[in-house]
Amino acid sequence: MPHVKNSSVKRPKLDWRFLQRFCSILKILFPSWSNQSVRMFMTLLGVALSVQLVIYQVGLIPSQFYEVLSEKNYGKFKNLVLFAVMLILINSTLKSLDQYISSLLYVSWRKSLTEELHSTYFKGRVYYTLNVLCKDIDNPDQRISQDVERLCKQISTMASRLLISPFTVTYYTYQCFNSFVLLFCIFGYFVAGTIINKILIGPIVSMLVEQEKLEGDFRFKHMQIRVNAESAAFYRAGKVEHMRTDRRLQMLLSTQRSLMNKELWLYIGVNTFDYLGSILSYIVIAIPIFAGDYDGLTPGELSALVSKNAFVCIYLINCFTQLIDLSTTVSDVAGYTHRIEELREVMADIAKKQCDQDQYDPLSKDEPYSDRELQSVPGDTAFVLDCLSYKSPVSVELLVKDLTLKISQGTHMLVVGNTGTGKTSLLRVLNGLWEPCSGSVEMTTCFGPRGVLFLPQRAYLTDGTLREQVREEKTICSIDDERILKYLELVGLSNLLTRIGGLDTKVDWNWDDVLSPGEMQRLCFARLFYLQPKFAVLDEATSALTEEAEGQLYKACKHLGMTLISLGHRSTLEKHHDIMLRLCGGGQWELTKLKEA
Ligand SMILES: Nc1ncnc2c1ncn2[C@@H]1O[C@H](COP(=O)(O)OP(=O)(O)OP(=O)(O)O)[C@@H](O)[C@H]1O
Repeated sequence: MPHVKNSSVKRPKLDWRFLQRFCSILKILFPSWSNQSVRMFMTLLGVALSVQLVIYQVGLIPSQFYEVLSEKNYGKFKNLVLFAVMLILINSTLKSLDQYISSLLYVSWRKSLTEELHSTYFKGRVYYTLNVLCKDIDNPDQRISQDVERLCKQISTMASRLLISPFTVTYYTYQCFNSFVLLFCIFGYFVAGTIINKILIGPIVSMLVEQEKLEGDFRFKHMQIRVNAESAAFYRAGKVEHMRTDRRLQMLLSTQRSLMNKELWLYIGVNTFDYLGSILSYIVIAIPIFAGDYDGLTPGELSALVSKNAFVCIYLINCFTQLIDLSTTVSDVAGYTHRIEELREVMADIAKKQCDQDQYDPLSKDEPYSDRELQSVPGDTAFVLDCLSYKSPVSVELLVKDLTLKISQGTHMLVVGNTGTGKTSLLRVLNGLWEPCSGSVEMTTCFGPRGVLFLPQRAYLTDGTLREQVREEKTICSIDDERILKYLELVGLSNLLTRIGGLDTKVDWNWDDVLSPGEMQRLCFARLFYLQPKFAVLDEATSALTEEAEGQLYKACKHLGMTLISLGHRSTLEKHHDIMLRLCGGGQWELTKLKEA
C-alpha cells in the first residue's frame, strides 16, 4: 500500500545501526545453541573447512607434477594422476554438500524469520493497525514474503564463504609469513579494497530500500486490480488502470535504473580488485625471484617452488578478493535487513501499545473463544460508554461527542445516521480498533460465542472449506455437522452445499470472488447462528438481502437469544429494535425509544 514518507526517518545505510539490526536478525536465525540451524551451520563449517583442505592439496599438485616430470619418473607420475583424480572427486562431492546445506539453511532461516514476523503481525490487532492506520511503514506484506526470502537467500549464499574466510586467511597468511613485504602488499590491497567498496555501497543500500518499496507498490496495484476485477470491468476501467499500473512500473524501473547506475561503480570496483589481485600475485612472486633469493636452485626446483609459492599467494589474494566480491551481496543484505527490522520495530511498538491497552481493559483482548473468557462472562451488559468522544484518525473534528450509554441484554439497539457520521467508527471504538479521544468505553463481556460477535460491513470469509467458513476449527463431529447443516438451511444456503458437494470439499477459488454479496451475508449469519453469541453487532449485515430475508434472519437471531446492535439505513430495521441511536454529525447524537418496555 502506498504510504506517506516520513522525512524524519533516517536513511538506511551500512552503519552501526545496520550492525545492530543485523545482530537482532541473527538472534532469530540462531535462537539457541541446540537449534537445528546452529547444527546445520556447524556442519557447513566442517564441510567448508574440508573443502579448503582438499583445495590446498589440489593446489600443491602442479608443483608435484613439475617435479615428477622433470625427473621423468613414470611410477610416481601414475600415482600422482590417481591421487589428483581422487582429490577432485572428493572436492566436487564436498562442494555439492556445501551448496546443499546452504539451501537447507536458507529454508530453515526463512521459516524462523517469517514465523517470528507472523507471531507479532497476527498478535492482537497489530495487522489491522499496521495496514490501516500506520503510515510509518510501506508494504508489510512484501517485507514478510519477498524481503525475508531474499535476505535468507543472500545470507545463505555468502554463509560458507564468510564462515571459512577467517580460517583460510589465517592459514595462508601463516604460509606466506616468510616475507613481510609480501604480506604487507596483500593486506594493504585488502584494506584499500574494503574502504573503497564501503564508500561505493553507501548510496546503494538506501536506493535498494526505495526500490523494494516501489516493487511493493507495483505488486499492490496488481493485487488491487485482481481483487476489484469485476467492479473495474463494469466501469470498463482497463484503459485507465493500464495507465496507472504502467505509471507505477515506470517509477519502479527508473529507480531500478538509478540503482544499477550506482551499482555500476561498485561492479567496476569489485572487478578491478579481482584483476588487480591476479596481477598482484605475480608481482608478489616476482619480488624474491628478482631479489635473487632462488638463484642457487635448478630450473626444475625453481618451477616447483614458484608453483607452490604462487599457489599460496594467489590463494590468499583470492580469499580477500572473494570477500571484496561479497560487497554486492552485502549491500543487498543491508537493504533487506533495514526493511525487515523497520517492520519488526514498528510492529513491536504497536504490539506493546496494544498490550498496555489490553492490560487496562482485559476483555478487549483479541483471543476469541478462550476458556478464560468463556468462564469469566459477567452479568447482562455488553458495553458501558461514559462521555465517549471519538474522531477519525486523519481528522480533527469529532464524529461523536460525550456519548453516554449502556448496552444491555434484551435491549436491541439500532444505530442510524447519514453517511460518514461515524456509525461504523462507533463499532471500531467498541471493538478497540480505534482509541477514543476522551471518555471511556468498557466492554464488560468477552469477545466470542458467549459474549459479543461483530459482523462487519464487508462480509469476512477466509480460505478453506465451507465448514471452515462457519467454524474455525477443522475437527469433524456428527452433532456439529447437524448444527452447521441446520443453520445453512436456516439462512437459505442449502443450495450452496449441493453446489460445492459437501462441508469439507476443498475449493480452489476465493470465496469472495464466487459468492454473491447476498450469499456472503447469509453465510456470515450461518456463522453467527452457529457461534450463538449473547450480543451480535451487525453493521449493515443485511444490506444485500430482501426485507423479507432480513426479517427472517433477525427473527432467528432473537429466537437464539441474541441481543442485537445494528447499523443500517433501512427503515424496516426499526421494528426489530427497542432503542435507536441517531448520529447527527459534528459530534451530535440522540437516543430515542422505538418500543415501550
Ligand atoms: N481508516 C480510516 N482512516 C481515516 N479516516 C477514516 C478511516 N475509516 C473511516 N474514516 C472516516 O471516518 C468517517 C466516519 O466513517 P464511518 O465508516 O464511521 O462512516 P459511517 O457512518 O459508517 O458511514 P456509512 O453509512 O457510509 O457506512 C468518514 O469520514 C470516513 O472517511
